[in-house]
Amino acid sequence: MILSIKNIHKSYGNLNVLQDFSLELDKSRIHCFFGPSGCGKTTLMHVMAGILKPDSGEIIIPKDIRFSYIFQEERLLPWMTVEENVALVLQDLKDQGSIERQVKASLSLVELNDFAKYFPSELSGGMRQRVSIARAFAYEGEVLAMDEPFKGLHLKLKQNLMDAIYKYWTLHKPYTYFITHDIDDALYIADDIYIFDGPPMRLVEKINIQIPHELRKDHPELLMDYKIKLSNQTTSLTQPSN
Ligand SMILES: Nc1ncnc2c1ncn2[C@@H]1O[C@H](COP(=O)(O)OP(=O)(O)OP(=O)(O)O)[C@@H](O)[C@H]1O
Repeated sequence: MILSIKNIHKSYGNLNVLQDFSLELDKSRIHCFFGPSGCGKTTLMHVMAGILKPDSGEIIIPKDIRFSYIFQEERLLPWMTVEENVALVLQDLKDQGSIERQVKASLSLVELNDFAKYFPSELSGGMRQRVSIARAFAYEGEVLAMDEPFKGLHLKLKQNLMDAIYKYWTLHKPYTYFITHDIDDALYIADDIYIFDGPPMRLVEKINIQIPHELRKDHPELLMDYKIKLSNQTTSLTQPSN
């Protein structure tokens, strides 16, 4: 099965961000959206998730599909504890015992079980972001959509989180796609990297990473050719043309 958008148009006033834009994503791979700031990645993600209505075009997704969406900012409720923030997305879905188990399992994936009773204001920015990732895990959407989920996190923590996301993906196999500006993040976890330019957004290249995830952490040299390719593409996009 695939998630598909076809011939989508989306403008903000005179700015055409998506112009006759089409894309198909399957479940068997982790997809990464890469491209210069302002090219339209978030707009694309919002349109795909139904958060933003396109001006025209078709969104073809399986019926009643649920999105676990991680936004650029954490969007936690300050008056609720960590566990309450995570449990919030489960209220309509499960009984109390299952909710508690699910919250615990999700917090454990992001290594925050010890902070379940803390309030957001008592946590660092990185910890708050991990809570928002745990919340997305707990919801168990059939789609895991992430807009720069690792922004501002230091390397070790990012790797732990990407490992957690990969583990979650192998367990649940949701459609998974994320936006990043960081080449190393893309190469660490993605199977397909879409390099975009714009606006209007266009696909410059799709890079298919052939190295198994299990080898990437300990053998970054295997990713070197991809890294050079991605760096060259990025430089050519961000350099002003003469
Ligand atoms: N609500 C809005 N109203 C007007 N213009 C907007 C709105 N949202 C986005 N834009 C503009 O549309 C373009 C695409 O924005 P978008 O956020 O989709 O890009 P992006 O690739 O995700 O950027 P970044 O990497 O910086 O987050 C940008 O020029 C942005 O300023």
